[in-house]
Amino acid sequence: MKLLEHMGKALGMDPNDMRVLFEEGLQAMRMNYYPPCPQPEVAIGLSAHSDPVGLTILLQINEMEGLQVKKSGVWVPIRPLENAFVVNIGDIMEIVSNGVYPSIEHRATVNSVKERLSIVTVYSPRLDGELGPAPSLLSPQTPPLFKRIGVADYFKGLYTRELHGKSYVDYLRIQPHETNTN
Ligand SMILES: O=C(O)CCC(=O)C(=O)O
Ligand SMILES: [Fe+2]
Repeated sequence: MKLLEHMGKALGMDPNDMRVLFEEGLQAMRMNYYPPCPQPEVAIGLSAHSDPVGLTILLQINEMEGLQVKKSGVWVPIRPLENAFVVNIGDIMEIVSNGVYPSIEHRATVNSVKERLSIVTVYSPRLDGELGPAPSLLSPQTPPLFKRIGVADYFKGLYTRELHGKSYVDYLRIQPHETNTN
């Protein structure tokens, strides 16, 4: 929560806008195991996606490379550093910050040498909350770039879709021809 509060503060956001979503939010953990693969060039450990949450903190456990982030259209490997976490911005942070903190597209590759392990903890808003750009960031000069949606409906929508790059956050983006109903 502290991390989220500081990120909001850096944008001049009313601290309540972050608290109301995340204070009673959900924290989940998962562990990813990628066994060695005889043909790594034709396989993928985890296909390209952005995390559909607020923030992800990731630990690459056994010093095997595999995580890559997409930077300016190019896949960049993130070398594991001992005792260092990777913090990834998720789609919900992109929406709440009204696009100022864009979520990062990433994927995990596999290799033929050794298995790879990662532990991930994700921070999500409370399920009965409402997701949308933080009201304190909006003005006539900075109109909302994303639609408002209940958090539960957001996750329902997410799980009926295939994991595919940043397609879901793009789907929630207000298109130039759409009337703003907020
Ligand atoms: O294993 C990794 O490094 C990436 C895992 C990941 O992106 C995820 O669990 O969302
Ligand atoms: Fe991820």
